[in-house]
Amino acid sequence: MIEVETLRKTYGEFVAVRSSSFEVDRGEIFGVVGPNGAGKTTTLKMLAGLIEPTDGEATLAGFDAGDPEMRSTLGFLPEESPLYEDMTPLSYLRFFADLYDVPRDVANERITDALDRLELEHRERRLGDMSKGMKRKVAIARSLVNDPDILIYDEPASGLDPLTTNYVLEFTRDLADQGKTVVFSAHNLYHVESICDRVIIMNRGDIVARGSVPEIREEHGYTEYHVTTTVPVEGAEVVAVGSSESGAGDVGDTDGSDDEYRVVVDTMDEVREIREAAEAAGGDVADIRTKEPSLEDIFLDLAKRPATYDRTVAGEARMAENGSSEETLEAAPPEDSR
Ligand SMILES: Nc1ncnc2c1ncn2[C@@H]1O[C@H](COP(=O)(O)OP(=O)(O)OP(=O)(O)O)[C@@H](O)[C@H]1O
Repeated sequence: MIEVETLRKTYGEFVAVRSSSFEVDRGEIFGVVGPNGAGKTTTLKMLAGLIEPTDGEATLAGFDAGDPEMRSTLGFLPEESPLYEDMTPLSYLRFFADLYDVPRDVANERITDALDRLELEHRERRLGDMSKGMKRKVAIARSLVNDPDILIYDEPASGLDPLTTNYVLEFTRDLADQGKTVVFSAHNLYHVESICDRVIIMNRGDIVARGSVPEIREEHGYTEYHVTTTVPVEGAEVVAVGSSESGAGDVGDTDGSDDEYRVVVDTMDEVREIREAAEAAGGDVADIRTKEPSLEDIFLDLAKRPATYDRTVAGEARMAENGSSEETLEAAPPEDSR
C-alpha cells in the first residue's frame, strides 16, 4: 500500500532524514517511533506530500506522494491542528467535506458516523470553547471526511488524558480493522506497542530498528531472568523478609530463616549456576520469572547509542571518503536546530 525507497530530506547542510526505506501493507498500523528530532514528522510529511523529499521516493496506493490524485485517498492528521475557532464541529467538518467535493448527504452521514464513533458531545459548541481532547477528536474526524484508504497521523494522542488517549487509540485500531492503512508517530511507546503491527524506530534521521515489536525484541532486546532463592547467593538482594526484619536490603542485612533473595541474570546458564549455589548452601530456587524488555527499554537503549554517521551533508561525504565516522560525529548540530 505504501512503498518508501531511500527517502531523504536535508535542510541545507543538515540531514533530517538520511535514507529511509520501508513498506506498509494494507490494513496495517505502522508506527514511527523515535526521540525528539529523530525525523518522524519529516518522514510523515514527505509521505503526505507536504514536503518535497531531497531524494528517493514514496508511493501510496500506486500514486507518488504529492500527486493530487493521492490526496483523495489520504487523511493526514498533523501534530498540531489549529481549527477554525468560530466554527462548530459540524460546520467545520462540512466545510472540509465540501473541499473534497463530497456530496452533502454522504458528508452528513460520514460526519455523524465519525462523531458518533468518537463519542464527541456538544457538536454545536464553538470549536474555540472545546477542550483539547474534543478538538483532537474533531481533527481526527476531519481526516476521515473523504473516506481515505490511508491515514497518516502525527502524534494522534499527544497531550490527551489517559481515557481520551485510550479512546483515540482504540478508534485507530478499529479503522485499521476496517481495512484502512495507518501510519502514525508516537512518543508514548506503550501505545505503539499496544496497537502497532510493525514499527520503525528512528534516531537522528536514521532507521535503527524495524519489525513487529516481538521481532525487534528478539533482535535488539534481551531476556532477564529474575531468580528467587531461599538462601543468600552471590549478587542477591533480599526481597521478602521473614519474621526477623522487614524491608529489602543487601544480603547480610538479615538473619531471618524465611527470607527470600533475588538475583537478576541474562542467561539460563547463570540460572543453573544460581540453582547449584543455592542447593550447595542448603536452600533452593523458589521462583524464576522471565522479564521481556518493553519497546521503551529497547528504544532507550538504541537512542543512547551514538550516531553512525555525521548529520551534515559535508560530514557524510567526509565519512564516505574516510570510511570513518569518528572525527565527524562531534560536528553534528544540536537536535533543536530548527
Ligand atoms: N524546516 C526545517 N528547517 C531546518 N531543519 C528542520 C526543519 N524541519 C525539521 N528540521 C530538523 O529536522 C530534524 C527532524 O525534525 P522532525 O520534526 O522530523 O523530528 P521529529 O522526530 O518529528 O521530532 P519531534 O518528536 O520533536 O516532533 C530536527 O532536528 C529538526 O530541527
